[in-house]
Amino acid sequence: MTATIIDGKAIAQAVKRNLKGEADQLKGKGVIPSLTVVLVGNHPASESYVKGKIRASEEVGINSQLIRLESSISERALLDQIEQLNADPSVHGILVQLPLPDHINPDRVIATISPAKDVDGFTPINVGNLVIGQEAFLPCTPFGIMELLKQSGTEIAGKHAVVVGRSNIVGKPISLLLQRADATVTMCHSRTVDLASYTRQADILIAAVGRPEMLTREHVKPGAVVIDVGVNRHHGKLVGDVKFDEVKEIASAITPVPGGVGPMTIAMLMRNTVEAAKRIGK
Ligand SMILES: Nc1nc2c(c(=O)[nH]1)N[C@@H](CN(C=O)c1ccc(C(=O)N[C@@H](CCC(=O)O)C(=O)O)cc1)CN2
Repeated sequence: MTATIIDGKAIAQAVKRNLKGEADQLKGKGVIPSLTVVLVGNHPASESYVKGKIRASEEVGINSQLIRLESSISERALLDQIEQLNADPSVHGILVQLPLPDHINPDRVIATISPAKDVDGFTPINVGNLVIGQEAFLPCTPFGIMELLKQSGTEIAGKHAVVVGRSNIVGKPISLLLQRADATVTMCHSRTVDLASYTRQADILIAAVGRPEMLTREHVKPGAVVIDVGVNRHHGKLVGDVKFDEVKEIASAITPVPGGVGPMTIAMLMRNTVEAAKRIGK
């Protein structure tokens, strides 16, 4: 069996096209969706992700601004900047690009963002609402994975999903979303003993461990749907957490890296920003 390749780039484009229509409708009502991205320092990968977010905003018709701050900025000054953005009625969405320099506590920074403008879905209020099944901004990568599963026609209810990785921004929230969609979910991580014995049971396998090509064909049940969240630079090449060339031979569907989950992260940020503009409506 050769897997269907789930084209995240094409699905992300379709999401953005639809959002452009929604943004145009909002404009007709005098509301121009707006996003502020805060970038601290000049981490090269972050520079590129932030550029992608600004470019996507232009495509959708979202007003975006990028606030660049020196890596030496104090935590207090960064919190003050966020409080100003919280109070600015013309700003609908705020995100602080991660990672932050070591001297800044990311949890304190995230908790300072107004939950109503938290288009990354990272604040404790939005995370708590996700846990208890209330309305929340969903974190963009897990939100994007759910959209990829939907658009690829993957049935979730009653399936066994195995998530490898337990980060706050991917592993934990995607486990909750899959559970909410009636999957039976197993969470594995870097300390799981005999990882393959779990992953081989997966109908849906989510690889979000951040280790280049760690999951090989031995980890995958034939016919599984494999979602690769990894973006690793390895021997000068961009690779995922899954050994794509061998796993594609046995999976029923698989996301590539690049061009799978990554573009969806940005598309769903656009979705959250348009939603924030609808709710705040100014
Ligand atoms: N505030 C946030 N910080 C970070 C997040 C986040 O969701 N919010 N996620 C990641 C980085 N990220 C978005 O910020 C992100 C990562 C990867 C991609 C992407 O499109 N990847 C491409 C490959 C890009 C490349 O060539 O390097 C792909 O997979 O096709 C988009 C966004 C951590 N920080």
